[in-house]
Amino acid sequence: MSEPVLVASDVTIEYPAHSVSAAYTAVRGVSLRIEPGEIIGLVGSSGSGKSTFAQVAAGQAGRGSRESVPRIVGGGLRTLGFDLRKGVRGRTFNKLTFGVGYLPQDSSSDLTSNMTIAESIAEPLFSRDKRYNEKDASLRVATLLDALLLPVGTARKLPHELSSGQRQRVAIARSLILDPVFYVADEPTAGVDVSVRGPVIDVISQLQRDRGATTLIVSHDLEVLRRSVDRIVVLHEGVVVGLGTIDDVLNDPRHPYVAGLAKAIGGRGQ
Ligand SMILES: Nc1ncnc2c1ncn2[C@@H]1O[C@H](COP(=O)(O)OP(=O)(O)OP(=O)(O)O)[C@@H](O)[C@H]1O
Repeated sequence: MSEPVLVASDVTIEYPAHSVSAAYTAVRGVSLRIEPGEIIGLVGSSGSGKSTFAQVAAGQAGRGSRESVPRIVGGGLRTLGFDLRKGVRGRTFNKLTFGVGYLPQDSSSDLTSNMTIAESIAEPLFSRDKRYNEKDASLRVATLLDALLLPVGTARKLPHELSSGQRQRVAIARSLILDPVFYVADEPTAGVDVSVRGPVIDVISQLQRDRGATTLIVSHDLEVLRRSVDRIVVLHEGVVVGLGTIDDVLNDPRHPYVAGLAKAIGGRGQ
């Protein structure tokens, strides 16, 4: 039996106090195991702690420009066998990120303005291996663009020539190009046209499933996850209030927030 990809044991995550604000506990006592090959949806209302958990689980807690970065203050969290409570730096961080792909929220705005879309998507390949074959890179870029329902001509364009929803799909392609063993995507369909949100999630899930890879998709929209995920985790005010298959969670709501979700979905004729 292979090791779980992620094990959270009663983990509590806090933003430390800084000049103007007190410390804030965003995730409280969360326990969760994600097995290899699983596709998990992380859902919950705005401010429930989804992004915080995803960022820390992906080993990215020390990154970014936010004034204060989240840190584990209780329990434990292991991703791909790395103990995240101890903190990951230097070579350990490189080893962890070799396996983990992370799509932060709002990544569509992070594309470099003077790089073509093809260059942006392929960049992680060349950062890892300067001598990566150019032809293979172009082929992989074209395959991903096609899978994400973007015209092949997109490859030659610059970011400002695309809509924000198209840029978001480019950011997804870029974060998938290294074939991550564990992919953590924070609101991957934010800003994406409603008609392709479901298909984009399907593509991510299928690409990962085909390789036996594992995925955690953050979304506040249960509908878009419905067809693709094996299980969902529902967070409310930092606490897990639902865990299981979508049907199991919605058919037996043990928390008013989950009951509300079930009602909203039922009300749309599901
Ligand atoms: N840098 C920070 N410093 C202090 N508190 C923060 C910081 N970032 C987020 N928080 C707080 O932590 C809580 C959880 O935020 P988080 O972004 O994880 O929620 P979320 O469920 O992803 O919300 P959304 O769906 O709106 O992205 C919120 O109450 C938020 O205000």
